[in-house]
Amino acid sequence: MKLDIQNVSKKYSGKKYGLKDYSLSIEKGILGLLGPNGAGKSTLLKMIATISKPTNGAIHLNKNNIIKDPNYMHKQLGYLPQDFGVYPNLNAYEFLEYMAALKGIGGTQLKQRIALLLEGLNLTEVAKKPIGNYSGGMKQRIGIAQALLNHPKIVLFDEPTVGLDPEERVRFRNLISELANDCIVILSSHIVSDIDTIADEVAIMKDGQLLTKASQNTIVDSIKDKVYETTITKEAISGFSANHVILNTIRKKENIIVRYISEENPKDSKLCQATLEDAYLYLTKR
Ligand SMILES: Nc1ncnc2c1ncn2[C@@H]1O[C@H](COP(=O)(O)OP(=O)(O)OP(=O)(O)O)[C@@H](O)[C@H]1O
Repeated sequence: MKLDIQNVSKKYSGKKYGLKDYSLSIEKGILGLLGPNGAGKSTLLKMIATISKPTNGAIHLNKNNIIKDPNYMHKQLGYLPQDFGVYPNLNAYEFLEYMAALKGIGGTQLKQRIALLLEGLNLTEVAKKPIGNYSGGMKQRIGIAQALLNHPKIVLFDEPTVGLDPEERVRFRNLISELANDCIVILSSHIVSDIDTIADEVAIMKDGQLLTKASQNTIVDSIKDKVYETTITKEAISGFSANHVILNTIRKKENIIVRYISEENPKDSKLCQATLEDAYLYLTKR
């Protein structure tokens, strides 16, 4: 499995770009797509899913041009869009049967597949109840299930953990780890902790551009001598933030503990163990 995105741009009306000259190559495994709101994550996933066409550039899956041949992608694709909608009067089982029909999936294995997905996503007990009565997290899990109906080889999840509680997040992570053995899985999020425990590689983007794509260790290593912590007075914070990239602040009674980036070894500060969150904030804030 290989997905190649070459110099892809998406220009919206006026001069607005959703993506600008974006290139990325992905082989099997889990890629975490991290970026602040408006970075272009959904724009990229929609083009990979062939729902939207690039203004420029090419996208190939296993050397097949999926802009010219979207069916090649459809056959292997599972996709959970950000704004996934459900039919409130159907129950989970009926909805998944309906989605399977739309995808052209049928046969004797379908019932078993639906039962397995409902079980894996902890929906078996509510499978006969109308989806309209489900919580946000339950609807999201139905969305995840429909994306996996056809045993996809490439799975795109746009902000999949929105609405999931901590226990559901763990279930989701386990499901994805099993799935990713021989697939490409792309998970988008603007929350580092949503992807840092499962992603083999991380792509960080901002303003429609790719800032970096590498393993988590490589990304963290790139700032390992730059993360410091110091304590300053409340009055000093605005002057301090004008001169430094601040990663985090903890307010105490009199003072503020500041975690920040420094290229040099500053006085009165302690070097800290860098994290993926630090690297993400550094790259997207500077
Ligand atoms: N249909 C559209 N018309 C015009 N501009 C758009 C359209 N869709 C997206 N954009 C703009 O393109 C940029 C990228 O948006 P996109 O939704 O891809 O970002 P995102 O990283 O997925 O963020 P979010 O998590 O907030 O959805 C944003 O500035 C957005 O306003």
